[in-house]
Formats: sequence, C-alpha cells, structure tokens
Amino acid sequence: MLKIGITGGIGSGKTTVCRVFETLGIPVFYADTVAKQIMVTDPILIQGVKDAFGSESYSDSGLLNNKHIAGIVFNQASALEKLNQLVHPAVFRAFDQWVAQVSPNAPYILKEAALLFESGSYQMCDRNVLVIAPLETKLQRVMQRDGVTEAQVKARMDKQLSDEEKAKMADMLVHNNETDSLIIQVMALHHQFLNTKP
Ligand SMILES: CC(C)(COP(=O)(O)OP(=O)(O)OC[C@H]1O[C@@H](n2cnc3c(N)ncnc32)[C@H](O)[C@@H]1O)[C@@H](O)C(=O)NCCC(=O)NCCS
Ligand SMILES: Nc1ncnc2c1ncn2[C@@H]1O[C@H](COP(=O)(O)OP(=O)(O)OP(=O)(O)O)[C@@H](O)[C@H]1O
Repeated sequence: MLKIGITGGIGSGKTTVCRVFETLGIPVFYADTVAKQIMVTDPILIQGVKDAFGSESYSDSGLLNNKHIAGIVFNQASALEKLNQLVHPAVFRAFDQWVAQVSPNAPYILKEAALLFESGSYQMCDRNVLVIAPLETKLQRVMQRDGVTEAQVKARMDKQLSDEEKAKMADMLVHNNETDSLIIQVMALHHQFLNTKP
C-alpha cells in the first residue's frame, strides 16, 4: 500500500487538504487526533502523562486537560520532549494497526501529522507532502479557529521545524494561500499518486 505523509506548520491547512483527499475516497490517518484518543484510553500512557505532568493532566472523568499540558510543554523544551517520547511510539503502533485494517481497495492512504518530520515518521511513508501558507495567514487562521493569542500560536510554531527545513525533506508542496487553488493542487497530486508504486 502506497503511504503518503502530509504535514505543515500549525494553521497551514493540512487537515483542510486531507478533507479534500477524503472526498476522493482516500483514507486518512489523523495522527494528532489518534494521539489524543490514545492519551485517554491507554492506561500505561495515561500513567506516564500523570507522572510527568501531574494528576491534573486529566479531569475526574478522565478527559485530557489540554490547556494544562500545553501550558507546560510549550514553555519548557524538556517537557515537550518527554511528552513526545511518551506519545509518539504509541501513535506509530496505532498507525501500523490502522494500515493493516484499512480498505484493501484504497489506491493509497494518507498519514496527516503535525510533527511528521520532527518525529521521524516521514521515513515510514513513501512520499511526503508539505502544506505551506504565509505566516500572517497561519496566525490569523489559528487565532480565529482556537480563540488563542498570537503569542500562543507563535510559541507552538517555535517548537516545530521551519517551512524551509521541512521543504528540504518534502517531496511535494501544496500552497494554501489566497491565490492558488487547493482543489486543483490536490487533484494533480491524486493523479500522480494513482500512478505511483510504493
Ligand atoms: C499538547 C496538547 C495537549 C495541546 O492540545 P491542544 O488541543 O491545545 O492542541 P492540538 O492537539 O489541537 O494541536 C494543535 C497544533 O499544535 C501543534 N502541536 C501539538 N502537539 C505538538 C507537539 N508535541 N510539538 C509541537 N507542536 C505541537 C500542532 O501544530 C498541532 O496541529 C496536544 O497537542 C497533545 O497532546 N500533543 C501531544 C501529541 C502530539 O505530539 N501530537 C502531534 C503529533 S502526533
Ligand atoms: N484555503 C483556506 N481558506 C480559508 N480558510 C482556510 C483555508 N485553509 C485552512 N483554512 C482554515 O484555517 C484553519 C486552520 O486550518 P487547518 O485546521 O486545516 O490547519 P492545520 O494545519 O491542520 O492546523 P493545526 O496544525 O493547528 O491542526 C481552519 O479553521 C481552516 O478551516
């Protein structure tokens, strides 16, 4: 099965791009969403998170306290490293299980991950796509979507590789700006992938 990694900085629009591929029938594994699911269901991971970031990392009913964890990890490099070490191996395992279960009729699959290059998971994909957007556009989109400040968005951006660094490792780019059409770019990639061997 051909595996395509897709990533982009916070607010670049990678999820939006993946939704377009889904309309073409392409299965998408959303690593960030799966990470959050595992963080509330895997007992070993839950204990690891509590040990690292305190019992207030979860509500009494077992929900993840995103704000609490984000407040720690995006202000302290060693804490973010710890969180990544706990979560990423579990996400890799979930991806392998998902690939084994996904429709054998799918021509290819996508793995969407914010940290595709940073986590090394791009090496498990046959091709990797980077979604890029202008800085100001990304800031505005995330501030509007999440109701957060510019400083909070920038704190996350600082923890991710720059677009320049990611572009060196990417095979293809998608430009998600005001002028280039996303649909046309996705259709071009789709036809390219339909003709690509793993
Ligand atoms: C830190 C957490 C609790 C913050 O939750 P919150 O709801 O505020 O943000 P959300 O998960 O929607 O992420 C929004 C964006 O933040 C950025 N981000 C998230 N996790 C990370 C990280 N570990 N390093 C750098 N940027 C990150 C990404 O651009 C992501 O798309 C949450 O992101 C989390 O549990 N992260 C660990 C899982 C992980 O590493 N996910 C990313 C790759 S699999
Ligand atoms: N081309 C576009 N036109 C208008 N709005 C867009 C476009 N692309 C993305 N958006 C909006 O910008 C916001 C961020 O997009 P999206 O959630 O796809 O980004 P992301 O890269 O997955 O972000 P994150 O890393 O934060 O999860 C969303 O609210 C989305 O609807």
